[in-house]
Amino acid sequence: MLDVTDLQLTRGGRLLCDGFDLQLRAGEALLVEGANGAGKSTLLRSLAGLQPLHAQRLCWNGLQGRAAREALAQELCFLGHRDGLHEALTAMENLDHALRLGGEAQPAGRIAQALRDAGLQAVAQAPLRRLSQGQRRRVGLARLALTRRRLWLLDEPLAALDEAARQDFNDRLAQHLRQGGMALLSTHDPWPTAPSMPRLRLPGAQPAAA
Ligand SMILES: Nc1ncnc2c1ncn2[C@@H]1O[C@H](COP(=O)(O)OP(=O)(O)OP(=O)(O)O)[C@@H](O)[C@H]1O
Repeated sequence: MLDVTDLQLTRGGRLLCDGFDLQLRAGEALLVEGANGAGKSTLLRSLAGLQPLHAQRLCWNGLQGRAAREALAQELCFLGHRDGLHEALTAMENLDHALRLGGEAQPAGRIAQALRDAGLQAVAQAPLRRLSQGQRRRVGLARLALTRRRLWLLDEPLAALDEAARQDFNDRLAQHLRQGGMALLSTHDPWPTAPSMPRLRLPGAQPAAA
């Protein structure tokens, strides 16, 4: 379980959001909402360890403080606007790199299957810079499914996806949650399962001090 108390969001030295709590249990997803600039990406990036996280307390599966942050870093997968992919590498090489970093020695079979499932066989050998936005996002989502991390932190996961890919992602998310995974997601789009997903609304940036 993820339990963060008195979380404060800052970006570039500016306070965005003050003093809110966040909890996620096994099998739960939370939709992060808010206007442009409210701090949705900042929240996800902070939890992913890409920016400082200011909170009174952070617990992860019974651990606290530094031990919790270190364990969390090993068990999360972050998908940001740039999908965490290398532009010069092919889709296959990107996935291979991600899985080998995670300690998998022979990932080729699983990667080939994931590329087929994502409808990416035709572009699997092209450098990422030659792929469309939607194709890149499909590679990013394939990485997400392949790395089997417990906590998914997803910034606009539906962006640039066509209807079939959205449905596919939604099915994967449902499976992830059934298996005890957790997910924190931001989106501007209507979510296919929106009625059943709890929401966290960020109030927006605080006015700058005079
Ligand atoms: N690299 C940066 N340096 C300083 N400030 C930044 C940086 N990136 C974003 N910000 C500021 O931080 C605030 C929150 O940005 P963030 O990207 O978290 O918002 P968001 O809710 O994800 O927005 P959007 O819906 O537009 O994606 C914004 O006011 C933005 O101007």
